[in-house]
Amino acid sequence: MASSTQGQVITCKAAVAYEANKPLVVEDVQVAPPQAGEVRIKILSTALCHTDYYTWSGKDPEGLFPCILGHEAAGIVESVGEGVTDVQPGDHVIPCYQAECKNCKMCNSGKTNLCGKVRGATGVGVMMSDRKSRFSVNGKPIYHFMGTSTFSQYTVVHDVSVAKINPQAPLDKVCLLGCGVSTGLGAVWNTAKVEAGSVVAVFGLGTVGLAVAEGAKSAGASRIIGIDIDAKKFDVAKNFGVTEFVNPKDHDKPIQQVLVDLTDGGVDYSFECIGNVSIMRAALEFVVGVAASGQEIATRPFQLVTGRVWKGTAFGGFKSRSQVPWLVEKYMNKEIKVDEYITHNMNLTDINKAFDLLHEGGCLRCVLAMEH
Ligand SMILES: NC(=O)C1=CN([C@@H]2O[C@H](COP(=O)(O)OP(=O)(O)OC[C@H]3O[C@@H](n4cnc5c(N)ncnc54)[C@H](O)[C@@H]3O)[C@@H](O)[C@H]2O)C=CC1
Ligand SMILES: N[C@@H](CCC(=O)N[C@@H](CSC=O)C(=O)NCC(=O)O)C(=O)O
Ligand SMILES: [Zn+2]
Ligand SMILES: [Zn+2]
Repeated sequence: MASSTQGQVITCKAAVAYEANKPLVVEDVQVAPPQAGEVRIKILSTALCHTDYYTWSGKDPEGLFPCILGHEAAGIVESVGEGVTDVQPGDHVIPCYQAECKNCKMCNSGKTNLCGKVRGATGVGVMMSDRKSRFSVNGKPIYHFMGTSTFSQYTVVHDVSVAKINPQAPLDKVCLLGCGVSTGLGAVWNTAKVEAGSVVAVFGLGTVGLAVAEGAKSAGASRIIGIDIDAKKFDVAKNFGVTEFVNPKDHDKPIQQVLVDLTDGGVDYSFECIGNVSIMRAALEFVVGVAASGQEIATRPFQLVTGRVWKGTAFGGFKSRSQVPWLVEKYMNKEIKVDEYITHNMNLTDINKAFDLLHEGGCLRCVLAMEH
């Protein structure tokens, strides 16, 4: 059914990042109607991920200002542009920063979950059809972010970036499946393909790291060693399957040596879920974290000659539109945790406080209600 706002510019509240490291400004923005192949979504809930902080901090080479950040959300389709057939107004959806057109060379390759259809536009903060933004404040354009921009009551995304989900699913919970939880689970199941009996190390026990632990437990890992410099993470990590804890601050030796000693020679899989290049080196074999601009990783070729594999993952290797609905069903069937990662709930107007919380040990995910 058509909404009363279809075809109209919507004025709504959004959190605008005008400059790196400056508080976001919650204010009225204008959201233009969706063009051909686009979908306008009423966002009901959005969480904050470390990657939002990374771009806000100014370290992301793709970061553009002013922009509307946010990429871990859920909402309801308000209207669709010409030619959109897969979703319609009223559908419950999760915006996906990793698109899936099901038709490009990359989607057809069978080798990757990365899609090439709209990445050239989403990486520079615009929509593909006219290379323009759908957001503005008093006529001045505001860049999109990751093709999602969910820190807004309404957003416009490409149709290839929308996963239609079970309408019974609570949007204030399943928004987490738009990034962190899915990435951690997929890193284990799709990218590393951890086998039963494996010994696993997880560096960084935030949401991504805890979801790695949860995925490793379900894959039958025999030991899951959690490593974090914040001891407050250890108690909660037990509930996600972590069996042992190491705080690098308690040791004089390099963390690699501590783990080698603890495991009689080393682990089968190690996951870096921090975004720290020296830990990526330490964790050689596996990378999840997003490292800052200009940073590089190096290791001795011997590490690779002897069979170790360094691998990265984007969105845990999940094909977004095909598999996010499946992840939502797994949550509805109580086969994966989601609620347990939500430590805080706030309103959109409190978004700057929510950003501060990202640095407090007690916070995994803070979900913002969009206050419609
Ligand atoms: N590749 C992908 O598709 C995705 C990557 N990411 C990236 O994954 C990383 C983790 O994201 P979140 O879980 O949201 O972050 P978070 O900030 O909630 O968790 C990071 C954890 O690492 C710990 N930590 C920091 N420095 C450490 C050190 N030197 N040694 C050990 N532990 C340390 C912190 O105490 C914290 O518990 C970030 O870099 C984020 O940008 C996030 C989502 C998707
Ligand atoms: N813009 C950054 C790279 C950021 C990055 O690596 N993003 C991840 C998702 S992180 C989610 O929280 C990703 O999937 N990247 C693949 C992609 O197509 O963007 C930079 O340039 O460093
Ligand atoms: Zn994220
Ligand atoms: Zn594609």
